[in-house]
Amino acid sequence: MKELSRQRCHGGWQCVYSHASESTGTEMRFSAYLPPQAGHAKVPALYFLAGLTCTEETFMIKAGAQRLAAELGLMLVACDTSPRGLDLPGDAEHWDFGVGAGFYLDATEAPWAPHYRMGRYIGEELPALVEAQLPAAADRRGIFGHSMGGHGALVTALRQPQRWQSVSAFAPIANPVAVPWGQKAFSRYLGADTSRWGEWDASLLMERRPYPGTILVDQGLADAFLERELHPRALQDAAGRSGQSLQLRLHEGYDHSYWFIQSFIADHLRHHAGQLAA
Ligand SMILES: N[C@@H](CCC(=O)N[C@@H](CSC=O)C(=O)NCC(=O)O)C(=O)O
Repeated sequence: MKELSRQRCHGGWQCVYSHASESTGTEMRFSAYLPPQAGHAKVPALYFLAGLTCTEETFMIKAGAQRLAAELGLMLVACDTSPRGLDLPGDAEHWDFGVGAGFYLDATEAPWAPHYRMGRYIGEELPALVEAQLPAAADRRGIFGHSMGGHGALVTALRQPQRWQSVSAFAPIANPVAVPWGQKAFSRYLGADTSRWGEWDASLLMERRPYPGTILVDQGLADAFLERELHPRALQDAAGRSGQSLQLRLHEGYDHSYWFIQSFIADHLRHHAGQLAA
């Protein structure tokens, strides 16, 4: 792992790293905020998965999370949204598929399958690397995200609840099998057999196997993607059927942007800190 930058921030360090990824077969970048407490002890790590078109920088620059993370002693880790630099046919034609749109799943179809393995990357490889190279506690991991990344966070925790002690989401794509963004991505990454898509759909997973803890989800009611792509009601229905403890909060006037995330980031950090406390 190479350290690309390191800058002082709220008594800790804002860093960017790159490494050769086994999951994607490419060089991947991630950013990490190391709170002051990480100077002398292992701290809980909270992973953020960003949305379509974002990079490992977006959350760290726009969410305004570092000040409170420093107070709470939380490490923040933000990865990229797909492999880059492969130049696969069709990987850069659409902003909602391919580069910047890896959907945090493991593709099964050519030409995506050997590289678009963001499920394995975020589920296994990145935490193992972070815990080996940075002062992150291996038994206190949280995950959250926005939109495509909110979907990724929910799916990652629902698929492997024993590995994630806390989870939350901002405006997640709650039921990707039922909406255009999800159908476009899943049909290409996972193939035409829709019976295989459910393993990567947060609402379908939650209905079958609830996560053993409360999940916090915030959604803006002025979000332009709400009706067509996000469907938080599907998550609420799934939680009702499975007994999942879900705190779904709907906010008048808030849209899909990082202004919305910045407005509620403190609640998410406190939610995670509470569940990740040693
Ligand atoms: N088409 C636009 C918009 C892309 C966009 O809105 N991306 C969202 C995530 S959408 C779901 O995953 C985002 O977080 N954008 C970054 C931001 O800073 O707001 C485009 O091409 O930009």
